[in-house]
Amino acid sequence: MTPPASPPAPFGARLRQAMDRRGPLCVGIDPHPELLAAWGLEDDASGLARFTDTVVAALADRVAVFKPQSAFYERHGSRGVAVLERAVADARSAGALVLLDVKRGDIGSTVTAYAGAYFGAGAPLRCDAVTLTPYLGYESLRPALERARADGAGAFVLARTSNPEGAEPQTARTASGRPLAQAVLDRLARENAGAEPWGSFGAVVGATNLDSSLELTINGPLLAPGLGAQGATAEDLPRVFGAALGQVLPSASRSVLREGPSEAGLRAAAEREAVALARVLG
Ligand SMILES: O=c1ccn([C@@H]2O[C@H](COP(=O)(O)O)[C@@H](O)[C@H]2O)c(=O)[nH]1
Repeated sequence: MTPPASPPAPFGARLRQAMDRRGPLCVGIDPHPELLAAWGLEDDASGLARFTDTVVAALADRVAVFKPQSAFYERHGSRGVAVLERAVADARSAGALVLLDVKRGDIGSTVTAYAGAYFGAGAPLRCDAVTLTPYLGYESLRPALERARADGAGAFVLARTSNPEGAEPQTARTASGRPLAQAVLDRLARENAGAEPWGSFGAVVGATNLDSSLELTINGPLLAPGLGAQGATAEDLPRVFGAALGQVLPSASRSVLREGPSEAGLRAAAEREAVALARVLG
């Protein structure tokens, strides 16, 4: 009888190694209808597949992480989700880590069902990590956090998002007097305590939050969307992240994807972003 396959190394360790080897840039795969049109593709499942395959072929050997945005696949129904399933598997086989941006969150029993889609042998969208929303209560995410841990995977929990509307709920004070975003970061610090080189559970902190004064010492990665199309630049990162700069996984989608469909154009855009990041992150 074949023994059961052992889980991969923890996501945190795999991510740290990928960022050290390839640089920290995460490229989002967001097939907006406008981008499909600009690339000369149909706004259907075949267009999605061509778009995604092109991005993966151009960048899988050089970026640390791909972040496909599930919404752009789900909007095409089951055919779109089928494209996403194949894309996630292909991108992982091609050598990049895949962080699926799905922002799941619900009561615990439903979170268990979501976790079954992403983590464990045979999961249809098995990936390296997902995004989760903690605003039904951080502990409601427990089934996904535990299932990810058991599968050598990880999660990025929304703390202080990049959109301006996020400020109202996320800066509101909890009963302890801490901003809600800080309470999420505090939980993540406990989640990752003692992990080396760092833990597998990261926070989402938008690169656009120039005036945040959050304590970011979570012993884990900080996904920083907002570069490019949302106005943040590599030069903003030191102000946003301060001493936590070395934990940052900066993410850009449209600003790179607009340079397609040529693979050379995509590579050049990712390289420009990587050079700008290296200047500030070292
Ligand atoms: O706080 C957040 C969390 C997630 N996102 C997602 O990242 C990309 C950003 O795309 P750009 O084209 O680089 O603006 C998108 O998928 C968002 O849903 C975010 O922007 N902010």
